[in-house]
Amino acid sequence: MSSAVSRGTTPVSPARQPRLTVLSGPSGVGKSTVVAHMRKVHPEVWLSVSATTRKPRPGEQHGIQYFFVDDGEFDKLVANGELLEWAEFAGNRYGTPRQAVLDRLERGEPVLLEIDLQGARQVRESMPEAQLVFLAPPSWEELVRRLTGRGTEAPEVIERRLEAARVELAAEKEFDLTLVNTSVEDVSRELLALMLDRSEERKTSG
Ligand SMILES: Nc1ncnc2c1ncn2[C@@H]1O[C@H](COP(=O)(O)OP(=O)(O)OP(=O)(O)O)[C@@H](O)[C@H]1O
Ligand SMILES: Nc1nc2c(ncn2[C@@H]2O[C@H](COP(=O)(O)O)[C@@H](O)[C@H]2O)c(=O)[nH]1
Repeated sequence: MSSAVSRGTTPVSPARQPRLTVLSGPSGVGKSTVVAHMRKVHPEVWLSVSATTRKPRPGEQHGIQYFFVDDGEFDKLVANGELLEWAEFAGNRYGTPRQAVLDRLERGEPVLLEIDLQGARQVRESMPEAQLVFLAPPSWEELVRRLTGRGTEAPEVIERRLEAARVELAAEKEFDLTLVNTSVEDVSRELLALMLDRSEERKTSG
C-alpha cells in the first residue's frame, strides 16, 4: 500500500465501481496541484469546472480554472437549479454546474469534483453513491506554510481560510477515504486509481 493512504480509512469496495469522485480538503492542502498533476499525465480525466464569484488570480482564465461570474449571475444559476451543489467559502460563492456532470455520468465516464466540505456533504445527500476523498496535510504547520507560501491571498483571507480548515480537518471521518498529501505524484496516482476503481494500479504503479 502506498504511503499516500492515511490512517483510519475505509477502502472502497471494488464492486462499488464509483464513477463520481469528490476531492475535498482544507484550503492550501494541494487539491489543485494534485489534480493538475494527474491531468498532465492523464489529460482524458474530466474535472468539473465550477462557477465562482471569486475574482480570478493572476493567470486564471474564465472557463479553465473557473467560470468567473458576478453575484447576479450566481443568483440566477442557483434560482434556475443549474448547480448540483453550492456553498459560500471564505467570502465567495462556488458551485458545480449540474448538467455537465450528469451528461458524463450518463455516458459512464468518471467525474471528479474538487469542492469544499459543505459541497461534499450536499453531494453525499443527493448522490449517495459518490466516493468522497479527503486530502489531508502532513501537519497543521505544513498546511499553514503551503497556504501562506502560495502567495495568492491577503493575510486576512488566509486567516478565514485557516478557520475553515480547522472545521474541515475535524470532518475527515465523514469521508470514505483519506489521502495524505506528502507527495503530489503518489497522491495523484492514488486518486486516479480510486476514480477508475483500479485497485491493481494502486498496488503496482510507481
Ligand atoms: N505535496 C506537496 N508538497 C509541497 N507543496 C505542495 C504539495 N502539494 C501542493 N503544494 C503547494 O501548496 C500550495 C497550495 O496548493 P494548492 O493551491 O494546490 O492547494 P488547494 O488545496 O487547491 O487550495 P485551495 O483550496 O485554496 O484552492 C501550492 O503552492 C502548491 O505548490
Ligand atoms: N462547494 C464548492 N466548493 C468549491 C467549488 N469549487 C471550488 N470549491 C472550493 O472552494 C475553496 C476555495 O477555492 P479557491 O479556488 O478560491 O482557493 C476550495 O476548498 C475549493 O475546493 C464548488 O463548485 N463547490
